[in-house]
Amino acid sequence: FYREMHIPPIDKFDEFNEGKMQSFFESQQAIKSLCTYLQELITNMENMTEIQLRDSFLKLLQVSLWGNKCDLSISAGQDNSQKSSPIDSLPDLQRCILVDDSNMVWSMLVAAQGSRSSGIKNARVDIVLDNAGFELVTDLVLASFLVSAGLAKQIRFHGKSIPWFVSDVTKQDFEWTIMQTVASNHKWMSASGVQWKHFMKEGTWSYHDHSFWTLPHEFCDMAVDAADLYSTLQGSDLIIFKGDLNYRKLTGDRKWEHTVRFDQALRGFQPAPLCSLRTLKADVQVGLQLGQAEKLSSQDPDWMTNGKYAVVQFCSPHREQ
Ligand SMILES: O=P(O)(O)OC[C@H]1O[C@](O)(CO)[C@@H](O)[C@@H]1O
Repeated sequence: FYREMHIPPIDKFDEFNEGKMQSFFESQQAIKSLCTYLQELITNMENMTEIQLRDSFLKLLQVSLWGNKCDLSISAGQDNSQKSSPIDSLPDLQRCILVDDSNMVWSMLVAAQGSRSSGIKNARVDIVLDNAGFELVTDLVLASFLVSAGLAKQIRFHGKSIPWFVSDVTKQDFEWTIMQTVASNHKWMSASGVQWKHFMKEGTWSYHDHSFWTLPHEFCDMAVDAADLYSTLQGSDLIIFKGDLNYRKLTGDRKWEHTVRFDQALRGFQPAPLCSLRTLKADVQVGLQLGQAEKLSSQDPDWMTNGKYAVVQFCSPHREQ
């Protein structure tokens, strides 16, 4: 239906625009505190030890993870914004992360820096975006940190080529969000926006879309159905997949046993090391410990769909799990 709507002359119309803008505006306080945190980090980065750098990375990865709570579908558009300080909320949320492979993601990034034969640190991170509004800002903040910390030389963002799934990011949302951040009258928010605009201009950051992301295919079909996209992703050092729908497509939306390994559920989709940052909104979940799902079901029967829980799941083609 969305595809049919997006034929000229109404192809510039975004039926979800108002909701996406609202999510951004209603989250202003959280965005300001996040940008302040980011700018403080950047200022102090030179004096940071590797452990401090890792801790900051883990925090921003978690902020981006929980940013996925703020989509328009789960709340029927009602409360999809972030009101409290995202960094302060993290300790309470920790126990809701059912699988946490963040340390592996960190190790991967550190290894990627030194792995190039030229000795030049030029790691590339790809972020497959999910929702606009607050979630997108958390992704931009994470990407900004990766570049400023020298953990990535290049970030490629992947969004949707047409408005999709209520609040999914399009090129228009991406550019609008950066512009709005630049235009903020909050010093650190605006400073962050100016930096992001600069990253885009110099090509450190780039935005890409591909029709595959709005087709119903599972990702294990990508190598055949979108060979160009698959081979582009093969050039990445780390691909971050945001959100529930991407998780469903990674795992093929099957009724897997919860203890099936994540790499097994990917069924050969391994273009590069990849990580899923997902809050649970649909009834598929793999990679859990024996008995973990049963315990959750008895404590909170809706654990798979109420958006309270999350996973950070990592898989590397070279890694034995
Ligand atoms: O924006 P996300 O995290 O991909 O979530 C979208 C999800 O929301 C739902 O529409 C239900 O809440 C799912 O069917 C879908 O997977």
